Amino acid sequence: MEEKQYPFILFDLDGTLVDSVPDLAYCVDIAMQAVGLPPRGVDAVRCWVGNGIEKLMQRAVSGTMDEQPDERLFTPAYQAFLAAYKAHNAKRSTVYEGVIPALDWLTANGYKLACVTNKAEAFTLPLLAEKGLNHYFSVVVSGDTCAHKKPHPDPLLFALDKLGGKPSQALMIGDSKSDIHAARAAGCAVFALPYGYNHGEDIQLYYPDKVLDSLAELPAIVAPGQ
Ligand SMILES: O=C(O)COP(=O)(O)O
Ligand SMILES: [Mg+2]
Repeated sequence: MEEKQYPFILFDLDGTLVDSVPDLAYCVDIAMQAVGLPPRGVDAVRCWVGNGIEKLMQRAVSGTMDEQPDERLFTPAYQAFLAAYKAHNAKRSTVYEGVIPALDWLTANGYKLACVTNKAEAFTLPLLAEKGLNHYFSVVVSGDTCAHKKPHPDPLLFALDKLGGKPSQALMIGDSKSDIHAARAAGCAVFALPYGYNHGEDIQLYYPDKVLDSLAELPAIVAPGQ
């Protein structure tokens, strides 16, 4: 039997496996209301998500991508968000089409899978469990597992170390430039999905090795002999 090119596959979570913006936006708007700011809505949150929950809330409170928020508003807004997201972590979020068949096929064919997300662990683990995705992953690396988040390579290298694989044997699959930069810095191949959250930019601009329309395409691409 031919060898697998990528026996180790690392999956991003938000915007790759799960469309989580409906819950995130709902909770951002609860937090905005708590501190007397206007609701931000789904479209703004879609642009802001991807660098962890603290960064999302800095963006929501400042109403901008990069400006620092007013600290007096940020702290209570962040607390309100944490409480809301604990209760509304998965209800409105959905698993993208093609995800389950791809994960079923990969696990049935002996691939070792990790989830590497910038979402904090307190929200990652319940979301994976709620969506029936947790059993696919031997390792889950969240935004607060390592000292650095993606685009730093450490979370990917940490996941590979736990899986027992090398970067040259690994494929990262994500939706944002952070996933692509982290994979390049770690020395892994990287495929991207165009349907997720890349701060409003086309993911092609960051030159992933491949762009897939859906994870349903993955088995045919990674199967040995392809
Ligand atoms: O920024 C987040 O909270 C999560 O983002 P990720 O799962 O796409 O890494
Ligand atoms: Mg993502």
